[in-house]
Amino acid sequence: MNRIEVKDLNVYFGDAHILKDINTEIAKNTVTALIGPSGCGKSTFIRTLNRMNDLIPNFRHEGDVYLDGKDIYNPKMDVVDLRKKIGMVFQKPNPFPKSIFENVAYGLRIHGVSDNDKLNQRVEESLKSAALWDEVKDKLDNSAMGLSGGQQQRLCIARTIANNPEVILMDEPCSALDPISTTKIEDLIHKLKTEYTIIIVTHNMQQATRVSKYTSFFLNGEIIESNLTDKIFIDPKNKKTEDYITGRFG
Ligand SMILES: Nc1ncnc2c1ncn2[C@@H]1O[C@H](COP(=O)(O)OP(=O)(O)OP(=O)(O)O)[C@@H](O)[C@H]1O
Repeated sequence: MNRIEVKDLNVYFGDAHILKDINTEIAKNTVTALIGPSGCGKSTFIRTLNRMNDLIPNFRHEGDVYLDGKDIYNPKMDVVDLRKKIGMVFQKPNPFPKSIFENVAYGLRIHGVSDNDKLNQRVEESLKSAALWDEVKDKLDNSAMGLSGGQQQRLCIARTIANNPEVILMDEPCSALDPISTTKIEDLIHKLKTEYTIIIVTHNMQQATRVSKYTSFFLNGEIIESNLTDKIFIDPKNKKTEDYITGRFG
């Protein structure tokens, strides 16, 4: 079953044609990896899925993006609600300069949760889901800025989970992390995929093979090939995919 369907999507920033005729589907409760050389449009693509590009003044798109059959660019779509359903984790951990607790409670508060028991419960559940609870449960009032980079990234994942999303977009979530923190995030992705649809942009081919079921290869704003990750890496159909994964360019 597909959670996201993209039909004839073209994206422009001013005169620059950034994404070209993208047609793809993202399966529910699986991990899809997006690979491709720098500047080929991977971040722009995932930012199109939760309408983050709307914030860029010269952004324009053609085509359709459906979340569970609903057109997300329909003028009636509530964008705040959409971003709650499609959460995002960025390359560099970006906790708020607030306590660990308040970072996770933030989204709940802005969505109107004020009951303390409910807040405590959701913060604990989210930190547990993000595999961070044991490390922070005795210092929830400490500043999030005092956590390590890897812990901060898991906190950002907890902050996203607290909003009860359906999809989590991850834009190179491990690129600023050391190998041990990277392994923790990858383990977490394995755990989360049973409940969430995850799309991860990565430059690390091994990471794509470790975490994802499906992979799409982007080049110059186009999807060159999408398939099961094993197929993409063992038996790519397109010569350009083969050249990229074997390190001949990019
Ligand atoms: N706000 C913007 N205005 C104009 N052009 C932009 C804007 N943001 C990105 N671009 C351009 O869009 C293209 C795609 O960029 P994007 O960040 O999506 O690529 P990427 O594949 O994610 O790259 P990387 O792997 O380096 O993060 C690039 O040519 C970039 O310069």
